[in-house]
Amino acid sequence: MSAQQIPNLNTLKGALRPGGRVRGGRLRDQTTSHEAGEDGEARKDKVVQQTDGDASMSRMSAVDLGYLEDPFARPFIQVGTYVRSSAIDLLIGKFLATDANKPKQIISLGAGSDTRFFRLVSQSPSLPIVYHELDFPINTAQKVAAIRRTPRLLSTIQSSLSQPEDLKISSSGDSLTSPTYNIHPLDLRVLAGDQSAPKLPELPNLSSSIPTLLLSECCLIYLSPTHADNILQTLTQRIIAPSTPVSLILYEPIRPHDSFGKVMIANLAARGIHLQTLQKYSSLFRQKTRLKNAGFVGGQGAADIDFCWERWIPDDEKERVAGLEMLDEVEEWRLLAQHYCVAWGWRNGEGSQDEDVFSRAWAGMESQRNDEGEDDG
Ligand SMILES: C[S@@+](CC[C@H](N)C(=O)[O-])C[C@H]1O[C@@H](n2cnc3c(N)ncnc32)[C@H](O)[C@@H]1O
Repeated sequence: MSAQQIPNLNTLKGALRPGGRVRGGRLRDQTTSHEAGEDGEARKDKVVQQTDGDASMSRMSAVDLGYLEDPFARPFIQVGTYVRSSAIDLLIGKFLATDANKPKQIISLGAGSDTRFFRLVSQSPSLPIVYHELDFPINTAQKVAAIRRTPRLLSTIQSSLSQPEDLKISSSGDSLTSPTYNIHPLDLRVLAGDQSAPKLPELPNLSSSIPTLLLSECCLIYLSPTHADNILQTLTQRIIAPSTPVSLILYEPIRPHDSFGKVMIANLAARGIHLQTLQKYSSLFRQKTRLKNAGFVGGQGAADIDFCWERWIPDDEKERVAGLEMLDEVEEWRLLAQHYCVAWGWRNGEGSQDEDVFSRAWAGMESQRNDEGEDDG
């Protein structure tokens, strides 16, 4: 790979470089003395909630530099990175394009201020999609407020509705519902409770029977492995009917055991950020096994971001990105990119009309070989 083909991921580098600048001073600034009285759990939650600010800062810089076409990211303070967004967009695009006229559902866990719904709908307003975002109430309230004060965001949601008045915002301001786009204020750990408990939280407009894609972009990694696994079980067995085709796309760090991974963890720990599932799901192989064990038995794939750049991004797109800015330290970028992965898996629906929608959508997606020494099976 030539240096000219590398996108600028500088926004992430500082956080990962040994002895490098610790990004997100904002986090510290905001953790002021009034929080001194908060208990340890609340403090830890606050750090996790504020990771959304980091994600959106990365997204904004990718947009500002011209890598991503996402005018909707502007009203939020956040950013994602070019390759990660493109890789996930590719998987989602293939899902939406398969049986394109049939309804589909996306549930984004820990969506924060992500703007993917707005991008999708602005590209095709009549997309038959129901989109749900789940996050802590403190984050959903910020997002709903941003939508309220931004005509462009409001009108994009309305363009997806047959009746504009179907868009409703709760009096508490932390929830937004409509037949197409929904923001639900929810601590996901509520879904990790006793699997036989009769009561589940109310999630308006969520269908249990249409093909559903679950998305966790750096979200489940902040939960304990038991919580993360139980949440998936509740979603795929109780909230979505067991006969409905369901998939999961994960984007999260991997490979914590090499020297770069150790620095990455140490620097995040210095900011109070603990990636709780990283040890358990530390490799491409472990991520695929995780997906299989969680019931996504139709198929699984995984690739690190370096691989996605090399193999998934078309050459003309690489050239376009390379024209925007060069990365000064190619090897550092590659190392960084090798420590983030996209993993995907699905189950087919038994007897459902759309039974094999994910198998068809993702048949051609190139998965990466497992790390050396891992089981290739
Ligand atoms: C790093 S941000 C990622 C945001 C977004 N997915 C993106 O990629 O831009 C992690 C998000 O997960 C959310 N999150 C973490 N734990 C959560 C929980 N227990 N319940 C709800 N949301 C949670 C955080 O509040 C935050 O918005």
